[in-house]
Amino acid sequence: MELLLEKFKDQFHQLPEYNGNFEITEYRSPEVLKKIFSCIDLTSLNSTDSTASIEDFCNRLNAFHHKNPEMPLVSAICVYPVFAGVLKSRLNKLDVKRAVVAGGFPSSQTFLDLKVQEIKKALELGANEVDIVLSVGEFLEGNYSFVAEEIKTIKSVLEGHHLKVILETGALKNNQNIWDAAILSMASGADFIKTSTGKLSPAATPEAVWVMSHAIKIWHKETGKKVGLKAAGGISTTEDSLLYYSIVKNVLGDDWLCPELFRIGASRLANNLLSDLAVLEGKDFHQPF
Ligand SMILES: O=C[C@H](O)COP(=O)(O)O
Repeated sequence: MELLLEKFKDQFHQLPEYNGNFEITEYRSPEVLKKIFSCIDLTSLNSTDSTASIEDFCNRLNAFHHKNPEMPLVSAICVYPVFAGVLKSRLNKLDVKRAVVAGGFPSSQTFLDLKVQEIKKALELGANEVDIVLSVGEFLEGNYSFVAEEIKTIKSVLEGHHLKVILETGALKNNQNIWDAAILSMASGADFIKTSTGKLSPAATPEAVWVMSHAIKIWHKETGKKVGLKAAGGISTTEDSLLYYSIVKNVLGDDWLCPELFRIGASRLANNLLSDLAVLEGKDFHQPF
C-alpha cells in the first residue's frame, strides 16, 4: 500500500491551487435542484431513533412520493443497522437504496470481526448499501496496510452491494492525508468515498470535496474505474448543495452528476431544497421530511 500511495503522490503535488471559485447561481434551476434531490441519501442517525420513528420516516417518504409522482426519488435512506429491516418492510414499493452506517460507526473503534458481523446482520435484514468509517487513528499512524485490509475484508462480505468509505476528512489534518485516504480506500474496493460521519466537526468542506474529486479523477484515468463521491455532514442549505454540485461538475464533469456516482448525505437538506423548488415552481411541498 505504501508503494501505491507513493506512486500517486506526484499527482497530488501537481494539483492546481484550491481557489474556492465555484459558480453556483447559474445552476439554481428546478432541473438542477431536482437532480440534487435525486442524489440525496436521506439520513436519520440520531440516538433517539426508534423502530417507530424510522417507520414514520419511511411513511413520510412513501406519502411524499404518492402525492408528488413527478418528483424524483431520493437515492437512499440511511439509518443505523438495527433499522435495516424497517427500511426493507416499509420501503418495498419505492426504488430507493437501503443504506446503513456500520462497522462501529461513527468512530470505527471496534474489532474487525464485530464490524463484519454487524454488516452481515444488516445485509440479512435487508440493507443493500453500507457506509463504513476508515480506521482514522491507524491511518494517521501510517498503518496503511492494516486500514486497507479492513476495508478489503468488509468489501468481500458485501455480496456486490455498494461500499461507501467515510474518510472523516475533518480529522485528517491536511489535504495530503485526504488524498492518501481517498487513494487507499479506492484501491481497497470502495465504490464511493465519503467525506464525513456528520458526528465530528469540521464535517464536509468544499476543499475536501475538491481534493477527493481530483483523486477520483486520477484514479479513473489510471485504472478506468469510476468511483462515486458522497459529501455528507452539515450540508443543509440549497446553496451548500449547489456548491458541491458545482465542484463535482467542474472537476469530474456531468458524467458524475447522477445517483450512481454522486450523493449528498444529509438529514436536513431535503426540506430546504423542496421549499426553494416550491418558490421556483410555484408549488407547496409542506416540508415533508
Ligand atoms: O451520513 C450522513 C451524515 O451523518 C448526515 O449529517 P447531517 O445530519 O449533518 O446532515
